[in-house]
Amino acid sequence: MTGKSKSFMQNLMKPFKFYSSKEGQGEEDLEKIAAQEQKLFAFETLVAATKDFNPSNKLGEGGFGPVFKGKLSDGREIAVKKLSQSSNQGRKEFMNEAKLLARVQHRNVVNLFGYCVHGEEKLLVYEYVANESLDKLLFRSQRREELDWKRRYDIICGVARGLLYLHEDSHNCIIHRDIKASNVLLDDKWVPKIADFGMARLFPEDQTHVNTRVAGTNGYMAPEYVMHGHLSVKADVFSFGVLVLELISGQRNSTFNLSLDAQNLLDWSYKLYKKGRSLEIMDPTLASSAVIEQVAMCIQMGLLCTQGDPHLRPTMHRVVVILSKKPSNLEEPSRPGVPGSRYRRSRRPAGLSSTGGTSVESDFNSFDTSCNNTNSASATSSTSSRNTRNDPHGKRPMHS
Ligand SMILES: Nc1ncnc2c1ncn2[C@@H]1O[C@H](COP(=O)(O)OP(=O)(O)OP(=O)(O)O)[C@@H](O)[C@H]1O
Repeated sequence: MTGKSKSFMQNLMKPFKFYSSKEGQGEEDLEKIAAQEQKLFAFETLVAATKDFNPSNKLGEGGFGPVFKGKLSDGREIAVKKLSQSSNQGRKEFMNEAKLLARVQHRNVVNLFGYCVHGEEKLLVYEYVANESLDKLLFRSQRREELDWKRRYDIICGVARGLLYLHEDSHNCIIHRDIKASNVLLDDKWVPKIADFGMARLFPEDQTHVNTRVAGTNGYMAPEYVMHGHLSVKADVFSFGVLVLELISGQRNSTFNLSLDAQNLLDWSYKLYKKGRSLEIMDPTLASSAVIEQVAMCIQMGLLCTQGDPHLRPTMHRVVVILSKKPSNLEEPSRPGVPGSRYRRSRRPAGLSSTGGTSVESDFNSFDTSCNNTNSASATSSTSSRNTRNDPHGKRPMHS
């Protein structure tokens, strides 16, 4: 290895040490890396690129604050995420997202170009992903028909590969914790990019247990995570399974049509599957493009991913293998878990959605967690400190 590439690798690895050791130093470290790797953007550059954060350039608003479209002088299109001063999501999650993304590079994960600090303002600069987020296409727009079966299947495969990379192939195991349709961006060639790492957790190899708090989005959260705080890669597998069933049915799990005589999308899919009628969940707009054996296989796989028992869910590795083969015999899925059941039980009757897909963080915190594929976790303590009531986005900074 040359001296230059060695120092590049050392720089890439640095944040790991700070993430798991001293709080605060990580920020300084990230700035150094950003500067050395020319990832540090001058505020003026971003002002010019976004026409002074002109409202007409606003792409949307998430838990961090507004996101603006911009164009750099070299022609690159960017999306600038501006941490709003009043955001409860906070500095810590911002730093979390910046640090994680700074060393993650995969075709199916959104690319972070850089980072900017200007006084109190903090900004993240991403590649601009042209085709909006998946939820806007799938659930809200006239453009839904553009999502034919091939595109949906490619999205399922791409998200699966992105998640496999995060779980197994990146420098460390990263659990995203908030896989959902609005966190999948589609580029101009319909390639899916996993976005929004504010809630992701990094698990250094030498550290299998981390105390965490429950964060995620109702309708997507694995039951063992919501109920007991057991966090493992299988929580992402569960959310992925929900996403697969949403892509096939065109129905949002969190606002599921209760007249269909089922508690939620998973329950409905499972009941039909058991009767040998799983294809009835298929979005009617897929009728002309669907490859029936593939759809049936993906429904079964979605049900395997959302099984109540996390040990029975496949790993993302297995999911990618399943997707890369011709439809073959898969095992029988057992009953699905009830997503976000902790909220449902406490606030409304089972089966009704509580937030319509907005990310939440529960006051149920401090758990042992594991990045292994099995959950060996048990609760260590419980210190309730915050809830989501005052946060319009339902997100809270994490505490490690
Ligand atoms: N790199 C990007 N390219 C294009 N659009 C983007 C990009 N990043 C975010 N957006 C858009 O900006 C909006 C806000 O995104 P952001 O990730 O901040 O929040 P969110 O995922 O919508 O909500 P939440 O923070 O509650 O999960 C979204 O509508 C998304 O489509």
